[in-house]
Formats: sequence, structure tokens, C-alpha cells
Amino acid sequence: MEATPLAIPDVLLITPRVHGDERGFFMESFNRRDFEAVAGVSATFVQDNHSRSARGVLRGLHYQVEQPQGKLVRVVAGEILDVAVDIRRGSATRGQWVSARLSAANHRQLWVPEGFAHGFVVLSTTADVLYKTTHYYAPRFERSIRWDDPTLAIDWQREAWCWGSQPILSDKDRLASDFHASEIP
Ligand SMILES: Cc1cn([C@H]2C[C@H](O)[C@@H](COP(=O)(O)OP(=O)(O)O[C@H]3O[C@@H](C)C(=O)[C@@H](O)[C@H]3O)O2)c(=O)[nH]c1=O
Repeated sequence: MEATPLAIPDVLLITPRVHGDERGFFMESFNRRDFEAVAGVSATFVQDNHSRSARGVLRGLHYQVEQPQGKLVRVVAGEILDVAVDIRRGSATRGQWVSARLSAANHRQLWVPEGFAHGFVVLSTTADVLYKTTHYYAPRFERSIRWDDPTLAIDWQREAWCWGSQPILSDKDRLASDFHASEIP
């Protein structure tokens, strides 16, 4: 595997080694020893999540104020634009974001550390997104920042998924707070 730091260097783009042959392919989607040695991340994952969404569905931006979740995100069907926003108090890159296209075809993964808000939009007809988390889901601690916060000004690459329409959001995400009004850990 390779681990490439993005513009916020604690966020890593992980490229696993894919062994292709006439049967298809094989890859280690997670190897704790390599993740520590190559990515330099010592994380204990406690929960695996799987969501399926249609094109134009946007989930996020989510974080937990207590029990923050580091997330290792990958896609097993379709393609997403995955986004991580630095919300760490005192961080030099607080309020900045990075993104990466993750797909079943490119096998890439995004490591989103604790202290980041996370979200994604679906670029393909549907996408199945799998992610491991370092803390359990705790709805009482969960918070949302609005996806289109003008301060964050995230480029959601709308040309790839929307024909002038708005993203498909949950009620919770439709009511999400501005970044500046958010309760940052
Ligand atoms: C996130 C989550 C949700 N749920 C339940 C709550 C609810 O009834 C249903 C759907 O939940 P949500 O609408 O919050 O799902 P979703 O909008 O997909 O939330 C996820 O978004 C991405 C971007 C993340 O980063 C995740 O951490 C998580 O916040 O699933 C769990 O049981 N466990 C979980 O870990």
C-alpha cells in the first residue's frame, strides 16, 4: 500500500496493492501492521459502516463532539467525492478542506483523522461506501455542518453529478449549522 498526504497532511490517500489475474483481483483492504508502518497511523477500529446512495446524494458534513471518529473510507461500487474538513481547535489548517475521488475502480481509500468533519457526494448512478471508525456512533454527540457553508466554500464538483439541481440531503443535513456556529471540539 501507499499513503500519500493531501494538502492537509494528516489526511491520507491510501492506495492498496491490487493483485489482478484472470479471475479478477485480490487486495488487502486493511492491514493494521502496514497501516501503522506505511501510513504512520495507530488506530483501533471499533465499527464498520456501509451505506448505499444514489447520484447526487450528499451526506455530511458530520463529526462527533465527544468520542471523535477517525474514518477509513472506501468505495466498493460506484464513485464518490469524499471531503474532510479540519475542525481541530488551534490547527493551522482549521476551516480548510481536502477532497479525493474514491471509486470501486481506483480502490483508493481516504484516512480522515479524528478532529475532522466528513462528507461525500455520489458521482455515479449509485455508490456503496464502506468505512471503519475509531469510536462508536454516539447520536447525542453527533453534529452537522452545512455542506454549502460559504466560509468553507467546498468545491463539490457539481459538474460531475448535478444538472442544475440541488443535492439530495437528509432532514438533519438540511438543518445543519454554519461552520462558525458549530460546536467545535
Ligand atoms: C452513522 C450511523 C447511523 N445510524 C443510523 C441512524 C439513522 O437511523 C440511520 C441513518 O443515519 P444518518 O442519516 O446519520 O447516516 P449518514 O448521513 O450516512 O451519516 C454518516 O455520514 C457520513 C458522511 C459519516 O461520516 C458518518 O460518520 C455518518 O455521520 O442510521 C446507525 O445506527 N449507526 C451509525 O453509525
